[in-house]
Amino acid sequence: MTTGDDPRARSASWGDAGMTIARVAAHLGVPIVGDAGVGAVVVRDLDDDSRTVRPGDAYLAIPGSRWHGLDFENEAAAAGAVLAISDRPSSVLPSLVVGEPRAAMGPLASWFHGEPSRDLRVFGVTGTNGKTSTAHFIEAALTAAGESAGLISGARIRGPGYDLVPERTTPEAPMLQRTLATFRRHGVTSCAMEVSSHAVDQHRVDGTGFRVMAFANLSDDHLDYHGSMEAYFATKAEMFTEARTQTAVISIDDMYGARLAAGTVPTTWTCSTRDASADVSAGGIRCGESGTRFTVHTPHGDADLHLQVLGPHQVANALLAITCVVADGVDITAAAEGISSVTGVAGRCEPVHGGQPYTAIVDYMHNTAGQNALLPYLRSLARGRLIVVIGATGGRDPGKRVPLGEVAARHADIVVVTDESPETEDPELIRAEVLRGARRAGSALVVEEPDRRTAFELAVSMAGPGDVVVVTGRGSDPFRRYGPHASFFDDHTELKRAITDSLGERIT
Ligand SMILES: CC(=O)N[C@H]1[C@@H](OP(=O)(O)OP(=O)(O)OC[C@H]2O[C@@H](n3ccc(=O)[nH]c3=O)[C@H](O)[C@@H]2O)O[C@H](CO)[C@@H](O)[C@@H]1O[C@H](C)C(=O)N[C@@H](C)C(=O)N[C@H](CCC(=O)O)C(=O)O
Ligand SMILES: Nc1ncnc2c1ncn2[C@@H]1O[C@H](COP(=O)(O)OP(=O)(O)OP(=O)(O)O)[C@@H](O)[C@H]1O
Repeated sequence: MTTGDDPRARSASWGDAGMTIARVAAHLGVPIVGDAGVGAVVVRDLDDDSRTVRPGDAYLAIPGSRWHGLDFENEAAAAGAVLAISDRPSSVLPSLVVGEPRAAMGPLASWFHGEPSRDLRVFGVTGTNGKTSTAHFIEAALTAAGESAGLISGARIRGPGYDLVPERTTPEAPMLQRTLATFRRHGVTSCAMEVSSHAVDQHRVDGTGFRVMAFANLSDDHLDYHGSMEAYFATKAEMFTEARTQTAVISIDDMYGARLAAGTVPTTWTCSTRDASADVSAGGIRCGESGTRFTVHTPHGDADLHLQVLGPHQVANALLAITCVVADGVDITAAAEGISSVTGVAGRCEPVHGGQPYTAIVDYMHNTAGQNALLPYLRSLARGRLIVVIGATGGRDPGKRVPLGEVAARHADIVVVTDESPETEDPELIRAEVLRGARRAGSALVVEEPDRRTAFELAVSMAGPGDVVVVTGRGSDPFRRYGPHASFFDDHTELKRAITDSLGERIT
């Protein structure tokens, strides 16, 4: 979904006019296979998806786990691709053959767009939880310090002339480099960016130079993909080398962070909410219903922050953010003001106001670390009961479904188990796992309601004054998929509707 300008629609050509197939071939050091006479044809952009290829593009045909990009060579050619770049020749397009197309794609896209990360201060954030919030804080800190800032996050990609809700946390390299080039073209001077472990493993950020790479935390998630915590950690750790980043910023509150900090080669700044010996630390933390106050201590002085976003976990995220920018020379007072000005991050501990006499929250918790960080806080806000609406998304780490149900029921009085986005899985089987965890946890009332809208109605129908209702798992992701059917469903909008409808019913 795109709002505002779509830079691709406005630009005749992304590469310069002399960006021909012959130049791309020379850059890759490989001959043109097929029609050698096409060398003078201009390549207007790069795209790795046949469904978004436009006339003049080079189609990067990637061998994936489900498809080989060349399975879609006819679609790419019909859409106007002038070249295929893959690990074997296309039968319908002139081709450049490279050993590992995914590994080649990042550096190629960066070169094609004129190495945009060299002209921007790029702040990367990696970790299991908190990347989105931290990236938003960095964006706000940079803006307050007078920078023109861009944001590349799973919730939003935005900058001057660019605002869209992306599908991935970290875009594939062609889109990433195009975005950075667009930012540069619009005068952006710095950029905050989420770097998922999938992105590192799939070379999506290869070719991007980082001023700062931040490590937030590592916990049990994505093990269906990485196989083990050690492999997951090793993937994240790849970003903390001198070849990748000038400065490493690492939260040592996390066990894996402490381990990483002990071994990193780039200039390293540590931060901690607990350990005053870290380079940057937080003190005097006071968490209330309207936000959290704390003082940050840095080698460049101290500053007071007043976070308006809810939840004690945001202290760690804000601390990581301020460490990143201060480590890169940003004024600490401006940074603190910027971070304190953030009023909310969509779908992250986001209050829903519908005139109800209880607290309603939408949060993107989708692993037990997130639950353990947030549910005790939400419990502390409740003068009555804590009602949790929970499910699990299909195609993601099935091993976490039972624990998700279990932890929810350990903290809540009522657990409503519903569907999230089953993708290609059987939603009933997903719910069965979450229910199994919830039912074995203890005394919470556990209710199953497959329909998400009805589940919200059920949760609010049970809520009374002083209770807290939290809807979890989707955050600000507006799409749900049942097999091939995608539909729009925004948790915040739907929860608000359920609340106002229920109040209307109570009045009439
Ligand atoms: C596990 C994973 O990350 N897989 C991603 C990966 O899939 P893959 O390499 O197996 O590729 P594939 O689906 O077999 O397709 C092969 C090639 O054919 C192309 N294709 C495919 C179909 C078509 O019609 N036309 C076409 O050109 C694809 O663009 C691709 O280049 O490359 C695909 C193309 O970009 C992604 O769509 C796919 O994301 C899947 C759907 C996914 O769900 N990814 C999630 C787990 C992910 O990446 N998440 C992280 C955040 C995690 C977090 O921190 O929470 C993220 O950065 O978003
Ligand atoms: N520092 C933290 N520690 C523990 N849990 C956190 C922390 N920050 C956020 N969370 C939890 O993780 C959820 C996702 O937060 P956020 O979107 O900022 O992280 P993320 O790393 O971008 O996640 P994802 O990659 O899945 O999009 C939040 O809704 C909250 O429940």
